[in-house]
Amino acid sequence: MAHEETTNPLRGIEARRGAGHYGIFDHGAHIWSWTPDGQQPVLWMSKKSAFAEGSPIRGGIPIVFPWFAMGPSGDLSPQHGFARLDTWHRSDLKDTLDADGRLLVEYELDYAMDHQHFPHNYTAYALAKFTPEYVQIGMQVTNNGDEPFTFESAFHTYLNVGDVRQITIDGLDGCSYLDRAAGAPAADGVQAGQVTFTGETDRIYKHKDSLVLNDPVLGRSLEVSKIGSGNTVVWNPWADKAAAMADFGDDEWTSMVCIETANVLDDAIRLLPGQTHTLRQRITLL
Ligand SMILES: O=P(O)(O)OC[C@H]1O[C@@H](O)[C@H](O)[C@@H](O)[C@@H]1O
Repeated sequence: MAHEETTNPLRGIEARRGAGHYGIFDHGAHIWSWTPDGQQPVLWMSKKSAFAEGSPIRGGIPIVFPWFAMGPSGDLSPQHGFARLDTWHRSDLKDTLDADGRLLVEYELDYAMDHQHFPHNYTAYALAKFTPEYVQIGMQVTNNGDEPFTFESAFHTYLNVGDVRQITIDGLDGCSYLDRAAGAPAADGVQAGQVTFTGETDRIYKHKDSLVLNDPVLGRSLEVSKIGSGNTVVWNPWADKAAAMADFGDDEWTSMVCIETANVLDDAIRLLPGQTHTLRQRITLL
């Protein structure tokens, strides 16, 4: 078994391992599939997603950079930054699939794709690591200029679940959060016990550690662990907002939840000249 280059629906790399599957697009350095052999897909992908240069992908692990949503002041576009809309440069690949089932793909965000709202001298690398046990994504941002700059970032991970109304999340008990679903201005809250889902959910938690998603319908639990992250965002649009999105099937909201490894708002990263920040997320089936 070896990896293959694919172009349909977008250019990237795919590999199959038994009934398992790995997939990443150069567009957005976007991991879109991780299915260990014998498992249901771990990452969720909408059947309505666009797969086109310049469009966001509704599923997998979009990389949000250099701002989250419309930015800290709410006046930046495109939503969630430009990194998920650009084609990244594939800079390295290590295939040891036959030996240990591992595939590493490294990308660099082309600095020439600078943006009027982020005119800084930087490099951004993304490193995707697929293994039979876990899938990992990392991003390293370095300030190569003479002035400090600040950025937001997130791995906007869409997870496949049996029924969002039956899942629970452990690990956020006692964490404060900003509730973006409550309307403007966002309300503050503190998590009491497990996270459960009974309606639209859009929360930015203060949270640096790992968490566990329990899925009684698919009969599995998975851990999301991370480094370099001060926030976890939990999102499900529920029925009405899903129906309002062109790239989201009307009934698909029951089968997904986003758990995002993030640094946003007060936890945005400030880099001095020469400094590097690493954000990393690993998803492991327990
Ligand atoms: O539709 P987009 O741009 O991919 O964003 C999806 C969601 O992303 C989440 O991270 C935000 O908290 C939500 O508010 C937003 O709706």
